Amino acid sequence: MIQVEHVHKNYGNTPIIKDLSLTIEKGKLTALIGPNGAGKTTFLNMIGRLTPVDGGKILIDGKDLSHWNRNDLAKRLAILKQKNTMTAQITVRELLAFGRFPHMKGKIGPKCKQLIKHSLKYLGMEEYEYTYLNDLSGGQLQRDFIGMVLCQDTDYILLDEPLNNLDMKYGVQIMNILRDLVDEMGRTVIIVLHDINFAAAYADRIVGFKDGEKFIDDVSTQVIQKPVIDELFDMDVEIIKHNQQNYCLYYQDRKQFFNHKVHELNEVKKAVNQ
Ligand SMILES: Nc1ncnc2c1ncn2[C@@H]1O[C@H](COP(=O)(O)OP(=O)(O)OP(=O)(O)O)[C@@H](O)[C@H]1O
Repeated sequence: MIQVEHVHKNYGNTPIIKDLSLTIEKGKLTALIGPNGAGKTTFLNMIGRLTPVDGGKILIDGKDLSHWNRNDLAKRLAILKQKNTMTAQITVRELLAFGRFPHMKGKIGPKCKQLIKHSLKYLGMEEYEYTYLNDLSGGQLQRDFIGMVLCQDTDYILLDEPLNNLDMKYGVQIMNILRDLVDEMGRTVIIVLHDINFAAAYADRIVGFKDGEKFIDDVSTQVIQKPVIDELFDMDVEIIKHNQQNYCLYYQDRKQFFNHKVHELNEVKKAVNQ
C-alpha cells in the first residue's frame, strides 16, 4: 500500500501540490487523470522519489519513502518517466536488461533472459531485439522503455503517460498487459493517462487532479460522469454507456464550438468598445 499524507510541493513560491492525502491500495490499477499542469507528474515523481516532497510524508508498505535504501526501493518500485532519453548507443535487448540492474548488478541470469524474452514477445519487439535505440520509431522506443520497467519486476509499477506515441493496437496491448500484471500477479499499477476512456476501461480506481489538489477519487463509473468531467476539464462532454461502463465523447461539435467562439469574440469586442 502507498500512503500519501498531507504532501505538498512548491516550485519557487508557486504551490504545485497542496496538502494532498491519498491511499493507493495494493493489487489495483489506479489511473491519474486531469488537465495539463494539474500536478500529476509531480505527484507520481514524488512517489517514485524522483522529486523531493516539501512537506508531509509518503509511506511505501508502511515505511517512510525517505528511509528506503536505494537498491531495495528499486526492487520494490519502478517508474517510467514522461520523457525518456538514452544517450548511450545500446540495443533494445540491452535496455530491457538495464531493468534487471537492481537485481543482477549487470549479470544476466536465466530469470533475466526469460523476462527479456517474454517482454520482447509481449511488446511485439522480437524482430528488433538487436536494433539500436536510435534506429527505432517513437512508438517502438516507447514500448522498449515500458519493457525495461516491466523487466524490473517490481510490486509497484508507476507509469507517466506510457501510451504516448503508441498506435491504438499497442495502446490496448499495453493496457491489457498492465491489467494482467494486476489480476494475475497482484502487482500495483499507478498510471497517468490523458485518454480518459483508457482509464474508464482499465482502471479499478481513478484519481482526478485539478490545480494541485485531489478533485475526485473513486471507481471509474463514479468519475466518468458528466458533471465531474465537465468541471475537471472545463469542457462540455457527453457520456455514453457501453457494457455497463461509462465512456466520454469529448470531441466537440464544430458548429457548437464555432458558435461558442463567436460568442466569446463578441463579448471581448463589447468589453473593448465600452
Ligand atoms: N521543475 C519544475 N520547475 C518549475 N515548475 C515546474 C517544474 N516541474 C513542473 N512544474 C510546474 O508544475 C505544474 C504541474 O506540472 P506537472 O508536470 O506535475 O503537471 P501534469 O498534471 O503532469 O501536466 P501534464 O498533463 O501537462 O503533463 C505546472 O504548472 C508546471 O509548469
